[in-house]
Amino acid sequence: MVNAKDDRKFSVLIAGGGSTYTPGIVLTLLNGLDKFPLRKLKFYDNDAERQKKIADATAILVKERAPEIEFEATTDPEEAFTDVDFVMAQIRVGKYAMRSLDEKIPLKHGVVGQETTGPGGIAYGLRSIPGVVQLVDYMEKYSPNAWMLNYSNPAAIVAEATRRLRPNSKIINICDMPIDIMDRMAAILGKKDRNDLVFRYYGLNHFGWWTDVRDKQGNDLMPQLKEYVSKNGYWVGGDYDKNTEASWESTFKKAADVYKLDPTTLPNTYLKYYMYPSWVVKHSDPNYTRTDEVEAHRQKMVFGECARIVENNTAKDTEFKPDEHSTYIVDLCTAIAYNTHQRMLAIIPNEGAISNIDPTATVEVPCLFGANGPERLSMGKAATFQKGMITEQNSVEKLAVDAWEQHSYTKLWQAFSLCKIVPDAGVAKDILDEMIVANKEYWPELK
Ligand SMILES: NC(=O)c1ccc[n+]([C@@H]2O[C@H](COP(=O)([O-])OP(=O)(O)OC[C@H]3O[C@@H](n4cnc5c(N)ncnc54)[C@H](O)[C@@H]3O)[C@@H](O)[C@H]2O)c1
Ligand SMILES: O=P(O)(O)OC[C@H]1O[C@H](O[C@H]2[C@H](O)[C@@H](O)[C@@H](O)O[C@@H]2CO)[C@H](O)[C@@H](O)[C@@H]1O
Ligand SMILES: [Mn+2]
Repeated sequence: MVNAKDDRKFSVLIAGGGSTYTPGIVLTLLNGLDKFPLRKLKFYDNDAERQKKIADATAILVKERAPEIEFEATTDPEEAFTDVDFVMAQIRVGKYAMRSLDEKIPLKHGVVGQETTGPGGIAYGLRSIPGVVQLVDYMEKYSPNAWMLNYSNPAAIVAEATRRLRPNSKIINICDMPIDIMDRMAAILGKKDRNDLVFRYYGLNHFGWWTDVRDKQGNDLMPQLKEYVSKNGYWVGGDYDKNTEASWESTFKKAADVYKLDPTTLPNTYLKYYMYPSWVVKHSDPNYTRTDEVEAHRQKMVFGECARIVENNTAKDTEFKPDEHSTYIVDLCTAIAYNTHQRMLAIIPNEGAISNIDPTATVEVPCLFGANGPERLSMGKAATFQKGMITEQNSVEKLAVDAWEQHSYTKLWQAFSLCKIVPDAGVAKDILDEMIVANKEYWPELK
């Protein structure tokens, strides 16, 4: 037990109940009731039909494993957000249909097509801003003391938007990519998991670097990791990677080349899109992108497994299990609930954490997590290479939010053009004009 004398039980809302990641979180919550006890679990989504498929299976899981927990799924914001301690947000505004266009439109123009990177990421950002701000407003209206841990992507743009639009809100934007990589580092080093490592890391979301990794005794583990990563990237192989899909395998392996560009640090895997965009485009199929792969694998598995649970009316033999995504968000809630001051990453306003970067940039750095939320740790100065990269990419993210706020075509064109992976302003304009048509239902009308 985290705190045997404390008899609090928490009420958790998963916003984006229909997400493919929801069953993993449910499993993690149910497995960890001794550390983070629950009294209520609720789902909220604006697609009742999609959410119901996950909710029907969850109702069986909860009934079998912890019938004392009250469970409900709803599309009504008041019902969802009332009497909640933690909101775990993971919505995808526009769903996979729009993600597919974010990937395929840039690729038609020979540019990287990716969920959170380049034009695709910016397009997704402009859809996510109002969706996530609406969740924050519901939380503040119906449960003003609650915390929101937000995974909804693109987290960098969402974090910049919430910093500006809801500066006092209790939303903490987070990402599971460095978490997954740190579990990989632990496996490479023969340690149990990421919690055996003490690290220094800085950058933007999906755009950062480790500068130090040590064990709990303070021994420097960077030399051993660098030696491994220079050859294999973050690919562990064997049993560890037996379920890893082909595109992720390629990404984890490509980290070897990304590392070589700056052997003083260890990189986030997403930097491959910025360092090797031509290679990425060459290895992409414009007619079969990551969305197609997700629909064929993860989405099919998740909804198939939910249907199987419902059909058998039992989840005793379920394939669902905790993963980095689910354990991280539950660990964060636990650290806040019990004021543990555990050192974990978050995407937050810089305010000096990286001393030579704009204080208003939203950066990803380690923080101590307690009852007041994240307390940022100082990571010192960014080196020249990182400072240049961060400054450019952060300007792209700021311009995207400017464009959304001001309904400005020019600002959005600037964001696309400044982006490192777009070759010139002409290509940027061609992609933008196509994206405006595709996102008509979601974006403000640009002037
Ligand atoms: N930050 C991270 O590191 C990280 C990691 C994994 C996933 N994600 C993000 O989590 C989200 C979910 O991913 P997924 O692949 O499971 O997507 P998904 O499409 O399976 O689930 C998203 C759900 O959100 C719902 N939704 C969309 N707009 C909504 C709105 N305005 N209000 C309420 N519900 C809404 C959809 O109906 C859907 O059920 C995405 O934003 C994804 O990018 C982030
Ligand atoms: O292409 P997807 O939908 O599979 O993943 C996109 C997300 O990728 C990252 O999360 C990864 C995680 O890091 C990886 O190791 C594995 O556990 O799967 C996760 C999700 O697939 C990234 O951090 C997210 O922001 C992306 O949404
Ligand atoms: Mn992420």
